[in-house]
Amino acid sequence: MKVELTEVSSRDGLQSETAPVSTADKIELVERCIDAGLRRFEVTSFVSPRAVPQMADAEEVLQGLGTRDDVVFQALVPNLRGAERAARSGVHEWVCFLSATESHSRANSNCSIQDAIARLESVRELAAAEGRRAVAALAVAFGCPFEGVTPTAQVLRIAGALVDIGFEELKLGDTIGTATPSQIRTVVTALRSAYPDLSLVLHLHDTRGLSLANVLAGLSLGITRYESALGGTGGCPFAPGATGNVATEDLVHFLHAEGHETGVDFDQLVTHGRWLSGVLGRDLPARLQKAPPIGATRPLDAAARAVG
Ligand SMILES: CC(C)(COP(=O)([O-])OP(=O)([O-])OC[C@H]1O[C@@H](n2cnc3c(N)ncnc32)[C@H](O)[C@@H]1OP(=O)([O-])[O-])[C@@H](O)C(=O)NCCC(=O)NCCSC(=O)C[C@@](C)(O)CC(=O)[O-]
Repeated sequence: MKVELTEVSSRDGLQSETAPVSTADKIELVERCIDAGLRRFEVTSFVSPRAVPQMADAEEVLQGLGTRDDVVFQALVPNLRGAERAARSGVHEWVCFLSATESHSRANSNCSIQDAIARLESVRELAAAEGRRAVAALAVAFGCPFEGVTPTAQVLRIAGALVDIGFEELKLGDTIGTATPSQIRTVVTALRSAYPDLSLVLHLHDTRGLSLANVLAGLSLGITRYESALGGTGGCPFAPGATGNVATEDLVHFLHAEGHETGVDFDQLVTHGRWLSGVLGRDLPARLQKAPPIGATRPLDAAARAVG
């Protein structure tokens, strides 16, 4: 099966980094991922620089990347102020995010869910007027750091409101990595049955080691679009305890091993993940940055075995 990946390392991957990452490094990160074959990116966020200082250079990053016909660049847009910035930047697609629980909505977007939906309706209208595609993203769609497991009925209610105001695509965020394969099946099946025309994307975090199991559940339901971050970087600054996205290296390795096509060169990805580790000055969670290639390790000889 052909699986489409959206690379989110320059946005979700970096947004919680406290030390500033240079604009040049952000641009190089995206360019390296393009070289490895990735074609869809959440590049940056047009959010308040006071809330997320790491995304303050959104305009400069997009300007440095320039316009490309072969790649889709997305940016997060929470409100009209962000929409005006996005319109000026020319970014291809606007990601209109909101939260599935009231507590996370207040923490992340400083408003109620209902107010967030109203904000996003105006953002979507401006996107349409600008000839840009707007897609929706729902944080804490499976579990919330403040409220526990997110009820499926709540996800359905919000998805319905988003469909009513014209969204055709919804990214489901497992922000704190609590989703399980059975919950993925329940939520996706319920959404499909209520809104058959709504296109679904899974945005998974690996906090509890279940992200690839959740991808497998998604694949079994025919979901072919996933989001990931090089190195397994990432985490929402407004969800205490949030950790990295499913690592692009681990996801691509898994998908190729299962016979799926991604268009991504795995070896290049590993090289670029190690480069990112150097930029951030630490080991990153991606397992496939450390695992040796299968068959490349020489067996221990007798002498080495004797000394243990
Ligand atoms: C949502 C807002 C903007 C509301 O922010 P607010 O404080 O309610 O907005 P406000 O209208 O009261 O404005 C307050 C100040 O922010 C400025 N401001 C206001 N908006 C903008 C903007 N767009 N761009 C630039 N500046 C902006 C505005 O100009 C003003 O500046 P001041 O006059 O005080 O100097 C704010 O709370 C915010 O930026 N929050 C950050 C949310 C965020 O980025 N979260 C992380 C991404 S979501 C995520 O990670 C989850 C996801 C999607 O990945 C899914 C998953 O992982 O599962």
